[in-house]
Amino acid sequence: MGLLFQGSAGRAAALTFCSPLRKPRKNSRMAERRATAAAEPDFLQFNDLACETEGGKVIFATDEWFAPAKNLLKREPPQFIPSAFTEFGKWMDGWETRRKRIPGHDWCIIQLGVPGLIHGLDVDTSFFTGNHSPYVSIQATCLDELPSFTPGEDRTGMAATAAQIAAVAKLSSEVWPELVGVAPLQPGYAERCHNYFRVSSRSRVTHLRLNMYPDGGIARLRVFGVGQRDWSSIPANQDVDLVALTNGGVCLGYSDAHFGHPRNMIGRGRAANMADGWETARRLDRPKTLKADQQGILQVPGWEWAVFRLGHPGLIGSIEVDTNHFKGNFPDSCRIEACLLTPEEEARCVQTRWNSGKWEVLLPPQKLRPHHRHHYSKADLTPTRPVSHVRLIIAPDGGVSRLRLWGRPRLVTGAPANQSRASSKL
Ligand SMILES: NC(=O)NC(NC(N)=O)C(=O)[O-]
Repeated sequence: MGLLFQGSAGRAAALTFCSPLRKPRKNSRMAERRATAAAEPDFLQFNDLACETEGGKVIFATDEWFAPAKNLLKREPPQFIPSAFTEFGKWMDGWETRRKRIPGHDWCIIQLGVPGLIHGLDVDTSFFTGNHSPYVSIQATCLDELPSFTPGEDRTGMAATAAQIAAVAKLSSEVWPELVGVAPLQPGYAERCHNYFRVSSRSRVTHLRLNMYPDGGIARLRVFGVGQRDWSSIPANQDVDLVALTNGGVCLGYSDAHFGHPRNMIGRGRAANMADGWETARRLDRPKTLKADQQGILQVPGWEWAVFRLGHPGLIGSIEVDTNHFKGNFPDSCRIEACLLTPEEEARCVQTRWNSGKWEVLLPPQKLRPHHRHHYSKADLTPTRPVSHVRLIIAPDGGVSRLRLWGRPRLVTGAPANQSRASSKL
């Protein structure tokens, strides 16, 4: 499938997410999955900047009678439990307000876990049928900080007071620029629950205001984009994880993501479980009987790969490859390649499905262990110049939960898009 990516040259290039490195498999399940994926917008490949596991928070909501707004940012897909009721009504896995009997509409303010450029949104109404919010709009702004808000006294825990709403609205959230104008929402029946909105915020966003008109329920809000960090605050001699999602790292292509997307590998902290990592399907081209070389590395014809753009070009000094939770399905071996690309070169690589590029070995092939944090120091790495992109290659297939690339940011001419200093205006 293709993904539109806005390079710093201001040109849109189609990013591809299928393998250039192997023949297509005759696998009908995969074909089916690709057909479904083809109907999905390409921006779904970016990071979810509002996810609670990346630090996203709801800092204010006008009403949370039936279900709290923080559910909007849960990582896991929404659930429905027919028999679950609370003292306030039907238990719902999302944000659900009361049927409004006073003037106005409901809204909440979300602080992104990772400030950045937003490329698309999914307002997911899963299971809200008969009580979904009929219309939505989304505003965005870039603010250093918003004061924290305490829940309303009258809330019985669940609603802000009129005075609180007025106080928060006075912070000008009413006039924040609109990212999505008032738009109708589909109710949350299986195939129709995703309400996608393509946007192109050209500047950094820190906060969103989600408005529902006049009231109702929304299961999840996914905010797809690329983090933008202010690199001027990082001392030149400090090692940082250059590929971390929070530092602006982004996955730009991969060969297979049957059980888990490679972007999971650059998430915060250690993986919660196997679903919070990159996991491919078992390759069908593996020999019937496996043989290993002298280092114990299996000799297999095929491999899987994932390409990342770093949040900032830099010199990589140490690497962590974590197979946490992958016990019976860790890859036999991995290697890492790297290169320095201008945005124009990146766009070309994308067009050729990463079949081109000036890849150089950064980490030679390494035998991997199950459920283990592998650390590679400078002595294990091939010395390179500053790099902007890396390719993790696993053989023959399997799962990796985290990839950390520790290094020092370096300024290079013709640098990729997300190394620019954070802009404070929308
Ligand atoms: N059965 C319902 O879902 N009723 C109400 N919602 C909840 N959650 O109880 C409603 O109509 O808004």
